Amino acid sequence: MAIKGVAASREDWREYVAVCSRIIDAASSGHDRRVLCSTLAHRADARARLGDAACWLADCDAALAAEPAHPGALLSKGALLSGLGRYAAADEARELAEQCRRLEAQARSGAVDLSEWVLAGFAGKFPDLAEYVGSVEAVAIGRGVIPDAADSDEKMFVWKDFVDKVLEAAEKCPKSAALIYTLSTGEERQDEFVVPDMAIFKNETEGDSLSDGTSAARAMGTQEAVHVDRILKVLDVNCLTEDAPAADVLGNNGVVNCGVGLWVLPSFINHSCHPNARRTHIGDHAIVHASRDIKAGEEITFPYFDVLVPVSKRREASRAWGFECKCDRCRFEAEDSILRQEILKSENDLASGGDIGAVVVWLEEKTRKSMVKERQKAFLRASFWSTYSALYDSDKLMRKWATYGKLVKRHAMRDLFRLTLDATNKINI
Ligand SMILES: C[S@@+](CC[C@H](N)C(=O)[O-])C[C@H]1O[C@@H](n2cnc3c(N)ncnc32)[C@H](O)[C@@H]1O
Repeated sequence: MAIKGVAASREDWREYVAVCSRIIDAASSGHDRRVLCSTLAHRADARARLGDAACWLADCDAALAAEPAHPGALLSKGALLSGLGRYAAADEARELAEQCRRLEAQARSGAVDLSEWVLAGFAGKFPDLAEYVGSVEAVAIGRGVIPDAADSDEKMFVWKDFVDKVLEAAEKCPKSAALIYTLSTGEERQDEFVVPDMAIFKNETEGDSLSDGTSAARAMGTQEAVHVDRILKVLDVNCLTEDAPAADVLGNNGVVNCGVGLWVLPSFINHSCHPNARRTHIGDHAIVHASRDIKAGEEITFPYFDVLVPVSKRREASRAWGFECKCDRCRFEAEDSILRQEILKSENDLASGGDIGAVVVWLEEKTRKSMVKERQKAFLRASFWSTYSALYDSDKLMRKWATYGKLVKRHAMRDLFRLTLDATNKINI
């Protein structure tokens, strides 16, 4: 829509404004906020060129009313304010535009830079992130975690003589014991789970009365003898190992210093093979951060094990954890009998040394012809991700399967990316 590389006359810009106005009308009645905002920002620029400051400002404000962080509208408004000599307000608009761009790039790449905060010893304000930084709520969906408005203050125990430390902490501190007893031993039935009162995760609740869900656990915590067997089972189910690069980096003399710890609140987070969060360990901190947009009320899940493998391997891994994964991806891949056979055929072809290019092309043809939804195709490609990657990494194979190569790569990359998007996310990649 932009007039590029042409010396546009005032008449051209007027025409441009008229075109924008028609698009704006259509977008307003169609409730297409994205198109509405960007067209308002374009029309604002056109009006700037026509020297119509009042309408320019009106368009910027209308775009910002619909989307307060629209970078185009913020930049345009910054230019207008600067032209009017309102330099401080102009700087504010430009800085906000810059911050929005940075956060959007961060959200897309998933690259979170916490280095300054870490080097400052975790002091001060948590770094500005595109992702949700806030509290969560444990809920009764077989117990899991969703984003919430209440604050929480996490308790944790971390590595080195780990089990002894946890037992010692439980003996010395009834509240620590009570926190540990809120966690699953892996032996409960789903309907036996009690949803803990989030107040138990806050430090200042010492001495407060807790609601029914946690008072029982707390009462157990005030008993003199700790339930060693129970705590060991809790540790077995809930411990997290630090497999982040930091574990390697911080190891001494080349010894990998892989940590293990118990972070009570993250322990309520269930596994999914289509996760929406991941965790990073820095020092004693376990940071759970979103890997795609998470709606309020949507369950937070992270992968307990590698999910870029076929369903049979994932099933082995979840059984090793002591549960049968019931996530939507596993249900899809395990329940359709025809699909199951096709997955098995691909696995067998690979196991018997079949040409990985042929397997990828076969899978692509199957998914192309099948009636499965795009999201489910993404699930399948993710299951054979190492096969797809091996194909792309081999020049020889790429040449051999050149007709399919590019097409397959584009589809697979896009779908893998889509795997990290919400099912209803309309973002076009
Ligand atoms: C660390 S706990 C997670 C929180 C647990 N739901 C709770 O309420 O304490 C791990 C246990 O949660 C259950 N779980 C986690 N993810 C699951 C999934 N995708 N499917 C079925 N059960 C799951 C299993 O019982 C597993 O042993």
